[in-house]
Amino acid sequence: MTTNPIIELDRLTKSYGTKKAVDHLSLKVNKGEIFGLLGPNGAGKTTTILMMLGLAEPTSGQAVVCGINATRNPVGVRRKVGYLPDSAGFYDNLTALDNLMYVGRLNGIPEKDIRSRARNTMEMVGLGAEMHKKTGAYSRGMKQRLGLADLLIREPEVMILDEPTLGIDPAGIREFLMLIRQLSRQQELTVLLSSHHLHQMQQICDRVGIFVEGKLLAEGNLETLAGNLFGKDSFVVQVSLREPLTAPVEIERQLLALPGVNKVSITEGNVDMSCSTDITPDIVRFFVRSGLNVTGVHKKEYGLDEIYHRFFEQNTKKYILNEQAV
Ligand SMILES: Nc1ncnc2c1ncn2[C@@H]1O[C@H](COP(=O)(O)OP(=O)(O)OP(=O)(O)O)[C@@H](O)[C@H]1O
Repeated sequence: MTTNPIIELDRLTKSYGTKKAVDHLSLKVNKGEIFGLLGPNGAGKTTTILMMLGLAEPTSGQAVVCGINATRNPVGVRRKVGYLPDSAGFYDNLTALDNLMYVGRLNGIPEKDIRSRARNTMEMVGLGAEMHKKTGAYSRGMKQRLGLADLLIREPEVMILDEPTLGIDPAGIREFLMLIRQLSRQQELTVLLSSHHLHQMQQICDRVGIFVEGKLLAEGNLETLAGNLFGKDSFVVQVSLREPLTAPVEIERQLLALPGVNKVSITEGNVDMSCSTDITPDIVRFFVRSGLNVTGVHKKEYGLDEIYHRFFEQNTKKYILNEQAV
């Protein structure tokens, strides 16, 4: 993946009266990247997307997508960007293939190519066997796949998907997310996803932005976010021993002398160490050299769940109070 920004938001702001729905949002998303805009209801995700598509005018700042200023040239942006809202609409009494061919015609695909392009696109999203069914008989998951086909047939450079998994069952969600990832990787397609589902974002995003009350609190991959948040305690290693330590105080002192170990906690046969870098091999060597019988080594990885909740813990009790008031 290149570091070639295809989405550039510069201090993008949208106010409704005194309410700032989006507040000085600056962000770059690179070509081919899958970026997740993660935040609770009302965080400003949809407003941001609408400004990126030139469908809402920023109060200040700018959104440039594929090198085009979305406010000055919304039509130009929409030619390059495919947008899947949380529910895509189709003509229920037409077959899926006919729906897609209709979209193709509207988008100026030459008549002689339309049928084959539509068929290929249906295959691409895994609906090859269902293309002659009327969309009225499609499940929610199938409709979302058809929504993707509707974007892909226009050959976009960027896909923006707003809560794309809403209403799909768990097995369907996983398949749908994997399909997005596969399409992005195969075609070097940039994808911006908005969601408040941590686990889903964790499955497919290269980077996520944590967005609360119109502000981007942090962005990065999971490792960077964990590093920023948990700081010097980013890596937690737990070593289990067959026998409880006979001289815990001395072991604690020696462990703290290892470069990178910040905290040690000993309970019976378990030793937990918070470290600023991943020094698991050094720790294991230490225990072996000390003649202790190691029965297990576990390195704790911070997931998006912990990162997200830690942000809320750190970033305003006010936010939590507001949530409770709802
Ligand atoms: N047209 C509007 N007029 C007034 N306020 C609005 C308007 N559109 C959005 N808002 C407010 O701006 C804030 C951000 O809304 P937005 O829909 O962008 O959030 P969101 O993160 O997409 O939420 P959700 O996950 O619920 O869709 C909310 O407080 C919302 O009430």
